[in-house]
This record gives sequence, C-alpha cells and structure tokens, in this order.
Amino acid sequence: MEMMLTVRDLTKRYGSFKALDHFSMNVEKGAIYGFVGRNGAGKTTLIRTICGLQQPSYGEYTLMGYKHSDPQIVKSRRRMGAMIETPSLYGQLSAQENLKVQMRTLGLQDTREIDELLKEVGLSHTGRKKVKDFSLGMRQRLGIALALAGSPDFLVLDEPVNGLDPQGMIEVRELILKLNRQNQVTILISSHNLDELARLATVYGFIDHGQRVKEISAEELENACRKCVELTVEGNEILIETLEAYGADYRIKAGGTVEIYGETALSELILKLAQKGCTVTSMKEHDESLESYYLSLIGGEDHA
Ligand SMILES: Nc1ncnc2c1ncn2[C@@H]1O[C@H](COP(=O)(O)OP(=O)(O)OP(=O)(O)O)[C@@H](O)[C@H]1O
Repeated sequence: MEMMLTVRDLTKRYGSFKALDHFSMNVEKGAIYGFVGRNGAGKTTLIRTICGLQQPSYGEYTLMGYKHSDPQIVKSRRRMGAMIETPSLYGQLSAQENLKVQMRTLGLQDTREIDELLKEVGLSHTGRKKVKDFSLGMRQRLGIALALAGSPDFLVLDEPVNGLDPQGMIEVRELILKLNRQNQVTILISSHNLDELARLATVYGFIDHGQRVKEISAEELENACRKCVELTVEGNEILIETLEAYGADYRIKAGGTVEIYGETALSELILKLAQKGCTVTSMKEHDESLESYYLSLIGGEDHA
C-alpha cells in the first residue's frame, strides 16, 4: 500500500491551546479522503501544516515518502496543489490572468494549460471580466483551477463546495471524480457537506477537538450504516415475541417504537402480526447515513 500522506502524533499549539492533539492520518495513493469535523475541529490547521504554511509543535508527517523535516520535501510539494479556505485571488485581474500569475509563480511556461484549466472548472466564458466581479461560486472554481495548475498528483481541497449552487456542486463533484479516476489524482477534501462527501469519498477521517476520532473506508462505513425499519404497533409484546421468533436484530426506542436492523422479510412480518391481532400504526424505512454515523461518533452539539 503506497501512501501519499502519513501523519503521526501531530500536535499544533497556539499558546496553551492545542488545535491538533497527537493527530494521525493515512492517505493512500489513489484515495479520495473525506476529512470530517465540526467548526474549529482542526481541519484547516492540519491542511495548513501539511502544506508547509506552518510548523508542527510536535509529531511528524511524510508527504510522498519525504519526512516534513527533510529539505527534499519541496519535491513533494511541487507535485501537490491546494485550495485552503477562501482562495486568495487578484481582484483586478481576470481568471486567465490569475492563472498566468500562478503558473509563473510555479515556474511553469505552458500557457495552453490555462485554457484547459478554465474549461475544466467551467470558467472559459469569463473572458476579461475582473475577478472582483465574480460570484462566490466562480471564485471557488478559480481557486480549484489555481490548485490544479501544474497537474498535481495530490490535491488538497478545504471546503471546495462552499458557496456553490447545486449545479456548481455537481460540476465540482464530477471534476473531482474525473481527476481521481482518469488522472489518478489523490484527493484530500474537507467538507461540512456530508451528503456531498458521501458521493465522493473512498475513505473518511473524523476529527474532533484536534484528535482523530476514526479513520474508516467507505466500504466499512457502508457496512456500519445498517438498513433500519422503524415500526410502531399497538401492543409491543406481540411484536417482540414475533421478532424473537424470527431471530431479528432489533432495538426498542423510547415511546415504544421498535427499530429492526438488517434484511427482514417485512411483508411476512406484518402479515404475521396482523394474524396475531397486532396492528402496525406506523412504518418508516431508512438507511443510517454518513450524517447519523458522524453524529453517533462525535455527538450532536456544535461547539463553534
Ligand atoms: N492562528 C491561530 N491562533 C490561535 N488559534 C487558532 C489559530 N488558528 C486556528 N486556531 C484555533 O484552532 C482551532 C482549529 O481551527 P481550524 O481552523 O483548524 O478548524 P476547522 O476544523 O478548519 O474549522 P472550520 O470548519 O470552521 O473551518 C479553532 O479553535 C481555532 O480558533
């Protein structure tokens, strides 16, 4: 298993406050790593640190095999593109000119790439329009284009769908999937939009109070998010007796509603209940989503 990024025991202190507290993560080559945590959990701090914008107080990370303390890590950084929080753009310049500046900063000559990048993020039509007159979504797309300059192997996106309309979100999602599948770009993406992340991520890392809560593959998460049917009946005793006879996996909730997990022959169950004189008053089917998994891991209250 080849790793793009490994983070070990990383701690970042601001005075006595630990924004990262012995945090560890593993981003395999080829992954789309969904980085999840509430406001202030430490996501941007981690991203800024691995991009070399700030030094860890303790711990280490390796990027494409180079340790953070190894001067050769600059080689890895050249193959990495990042968009962190709101992209810093030149308001008086057009999208094309902003990209030209970025290419020059990176020491790249290929101006043909600029048109391709603009097309890729859906900004070809913006012509001479100054970036200060762009919508939030357009700025966000230009930020992604800047991160893509130089065709990085590792793309780090901090909240990339922030401010995008539904169409924009679909386009960014398709772009991310295309970069990953066709160009084998490894992607680390932090987002509050769990529904959006669930459509992309191949692995998830959950962070809270600067600490790693869980790292889990999308497949493992899918297995952990079991299908569930909620039944409310008149007379729970008959329902429980019937479920026991089926050997079903169930849980009785407050108020008498029963949650039944896994594949259960529902129509057969309901028929059996009716035969025993037990009436079903309500039935709801739902998948435990990434959101409920996240809430069960981290808890519902927001500290921000
Ligand atoms: N330069 C700084 N000085 C002091 N505290 C800081 C600094 N930068 C970040 N913090 C604090 O570190 C914690 C983590 O912040 P960070 O921006 O990494 O969170 P985040 O998970 O990216 O949050 P969000 O989702 O809101 O962007 C916060 O409590 C924040 O106030």
